[in-house]
Amino acid sequence: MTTMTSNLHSRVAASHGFEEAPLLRYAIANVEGFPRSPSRFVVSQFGHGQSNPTFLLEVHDASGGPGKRYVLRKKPPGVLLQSAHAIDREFQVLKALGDHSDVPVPKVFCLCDDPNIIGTPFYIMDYLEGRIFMESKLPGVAPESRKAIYQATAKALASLHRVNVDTVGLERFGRRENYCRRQVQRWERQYLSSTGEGKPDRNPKMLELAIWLKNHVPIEDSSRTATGLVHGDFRIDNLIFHPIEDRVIGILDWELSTLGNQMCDVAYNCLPYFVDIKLSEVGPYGGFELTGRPEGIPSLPEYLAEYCLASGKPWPAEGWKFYIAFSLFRGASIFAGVYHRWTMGNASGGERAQLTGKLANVLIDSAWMVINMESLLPNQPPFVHTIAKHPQEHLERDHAKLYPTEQLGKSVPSQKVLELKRKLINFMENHIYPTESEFYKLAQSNLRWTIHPEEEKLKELAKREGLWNMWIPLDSAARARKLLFDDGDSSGLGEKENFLGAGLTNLEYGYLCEIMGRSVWAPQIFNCGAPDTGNMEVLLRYGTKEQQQEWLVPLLEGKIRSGFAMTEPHVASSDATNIKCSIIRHGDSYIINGKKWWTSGAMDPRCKILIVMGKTNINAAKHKQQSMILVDINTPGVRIIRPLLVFGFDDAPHGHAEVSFENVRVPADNILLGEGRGFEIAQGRLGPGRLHHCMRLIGAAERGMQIMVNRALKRRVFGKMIAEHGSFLSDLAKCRIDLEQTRLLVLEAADQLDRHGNKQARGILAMAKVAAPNMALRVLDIAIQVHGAAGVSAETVLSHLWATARTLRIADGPDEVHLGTIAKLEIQKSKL
Ligand SMILES: Cc1cc2nc3c(=O)[nH]c(=O)nc-3n(C[C@H](O)[C@H](O)[C@H](O)COP(=O)(O)OP(=O)(O)OC[C@H]3O[C@@H](n4cnc5c(N)ncnc54)[C@H](O)[C@@H]3O)c2cc1C
Repeated sequence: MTTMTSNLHSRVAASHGFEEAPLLRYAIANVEGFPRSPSRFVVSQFGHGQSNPTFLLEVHDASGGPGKRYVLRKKPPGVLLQSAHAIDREFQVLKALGDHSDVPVPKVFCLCDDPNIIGTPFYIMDYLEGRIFMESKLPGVAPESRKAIYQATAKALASLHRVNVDTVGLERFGRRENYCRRQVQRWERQYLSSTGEGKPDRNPKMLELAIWLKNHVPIEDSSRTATGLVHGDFRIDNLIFHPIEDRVIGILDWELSTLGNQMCDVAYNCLPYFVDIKLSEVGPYGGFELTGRPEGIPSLPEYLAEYCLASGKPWPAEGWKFYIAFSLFRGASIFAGVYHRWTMGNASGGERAQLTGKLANVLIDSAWMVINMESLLPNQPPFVHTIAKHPQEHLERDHAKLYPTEQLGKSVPSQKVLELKRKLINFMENHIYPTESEFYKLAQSNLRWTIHPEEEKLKELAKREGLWNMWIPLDSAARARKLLFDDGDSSGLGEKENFLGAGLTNLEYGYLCEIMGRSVWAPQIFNCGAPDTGNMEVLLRYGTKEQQQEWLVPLLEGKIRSGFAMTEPHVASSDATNIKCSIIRHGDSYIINGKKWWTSGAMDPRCKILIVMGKTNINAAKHKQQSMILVDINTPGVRIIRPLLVFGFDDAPHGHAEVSFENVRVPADNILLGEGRGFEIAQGRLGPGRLHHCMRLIGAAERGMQIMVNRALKRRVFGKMIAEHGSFLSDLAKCRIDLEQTRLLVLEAADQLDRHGNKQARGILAMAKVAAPNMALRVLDIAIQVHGAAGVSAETVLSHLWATARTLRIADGPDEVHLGTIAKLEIQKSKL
């Protein structure tokens, strides 16, 4: 049944009446656009749904025009639990979404908590004229429209789930983590209090259901970042559709909204596929999946795929059984409560409430049926275009999301890379950016040298999403695979083979690595951070099978971290022939003595292995004196002296350590590749590894651009927005040019690395290494400038991104060294 909102109101119920004159005076003073001298003011009440009474206000001025309509929503009269009917929370969420998001909600004007106006708090919002579909089967609607209406519903839900609560002012709107676990306990308590001795019968299957749910809470529920805004009652009859177009213009009834696990909203919204919740004595109560879908309504996988595509959420096959069973459990508990109130003579639904006792048991049975089904969803989403009205629409939307305008050029990544890129962007938006402030908080506290628990949880999520070790070049992965699997020894990686990356070239990785570079916290979550990637690369390329099994496997799994100790305080280490650290063979061991500094990552409590560069033979040829050796960080004689600061940042918990080695004895087998081969290894390590820095710097600059533009659009200086000042526009445009040029150079370097190898590509690699940090510094500098004093503070990520970028003009080999390489090659060319 379709109803226009204008047909849903009637006279105000006697028990809900209030004096209209004070309300009129209040509205004139507080509601934008409200006629100042109304000639007529009519109040009527909406009859559909809502436990918070809702009223239509129609007001006309003396001109005799069509009049204006507003909606008032208030607390019910009488004594209420303090947390119930929280009108102020509804107002807060509607205001935040209306002002800062594209979620379709009615505009709210004012919140009044003065009980002298109409007796209870209330708020006033815009009236939306449109269609409400009372039944999920959409009777009387044409099949093509049904399809479009479901598609629009999925998009509306996705739009509210995409909201970044931290940027719209809703960061304290609820506790985020362990939402399902808390909800199961809450609804179990509610059920227990509505049933049992002297009350309606308690269904033992409901108690077993609570136990099953507690034992099957999905892992992501404990993660703060897998959560967001939850509507709490997202049903099709809480949506207003445009009067003639099949699109949602308003999401209503935010009474139960909070922060939490958004899959609960999705599952609740999908209940019509599993159960027909009707207050009727006569079944069947089965949903579309059992009794058949009305023509045009998409299948459940199609509907979910539409939602996932629009929201960027992963395909939920894994926890889906839990979420559906939980929704049914919650419904059963609510119905049991209504039924109990009916038996006491005070249920609001009148005689129809007597059927809720039966319906509670129907939902419990449905939950068990779902749990006992072999599978509820296919492992993969169906081809979503089958439910798109215009297939092209999806292609264009995907394309726009995946190819920001800057990438519509010659280098177009493959579908595989595009898919990884889509996932990565969503992961960054859903998990990394919302957690950055948490990471910073810990890193500035007394517990700075410990790991935030969220980090390990996010690593697990990243693994599950296939966003793990993507940096591993094809050739290195092939070598490790051969060494660890192909010799018939099953003690290798076994089922962990997928830890050898996604099979990407350096060029392909370039498109992904830059996205991780947008946050200094991101790379390690995907096991793609320095110095681990460079160290794993060394082990992949040069490690023996034993070395790989002992150190590479746990590094690939993300169980341990590593450091690279080459630089020494007392010698110019940009020229590694200067290093003094000694590695001397004694029988079956090597003895190491020396002092290193800037050993990044050595402060991390998970750091277990150091690759140390030193001299094994000072009498050998200049570039054959050096070797690299594996040193367990817990070996006696290894001493972490202090963390060093980068412009005041200690980069905790990762850190850059000064480390001394005093008579450190390690097994001779720990030598990498052999004595005198340190330079050879350094060249292999520093090729791709250092290009990763360049890729990340592109991302850091992109983040700077984004933050800079946001600020310029919000900050008014000397009478106009910064974005309206010509000087800013000119700087902005130059930054974009700079960034695009550098991105192309970095991608070209990655491509040449793939096609010609380290040695042949060294010229363009050197160019990228000079260009990328310098470009990022210029862009970040403008972004800082646009923020005024806030830019140099820790209020934004800009100062940290800038400090990190500045180190890379040195840490990645000083600019002068790379410029020397480029110039030398130029001169060599002209001599040919
Ligand atoms: C944040 C950070 C992290 C780091 N992480 C690590 C790590 O994990 N492991 C590690 O071993 N090291 C690390 N380093 C150290 C880094 O690799 C060295 O700082 C770098 O190699 C330069 O060595 P140096 O500091 O001894 O400078 P020096 O070699 O003393 O050089 C000083 C300056 O001399 C000039 N110069 C050098 N060569 C030339 C030339 N050919 N022509 C003209 N001028 C020249 C340049 O201006 C250069 O900046 C890190 C450094 C930083 C800042």
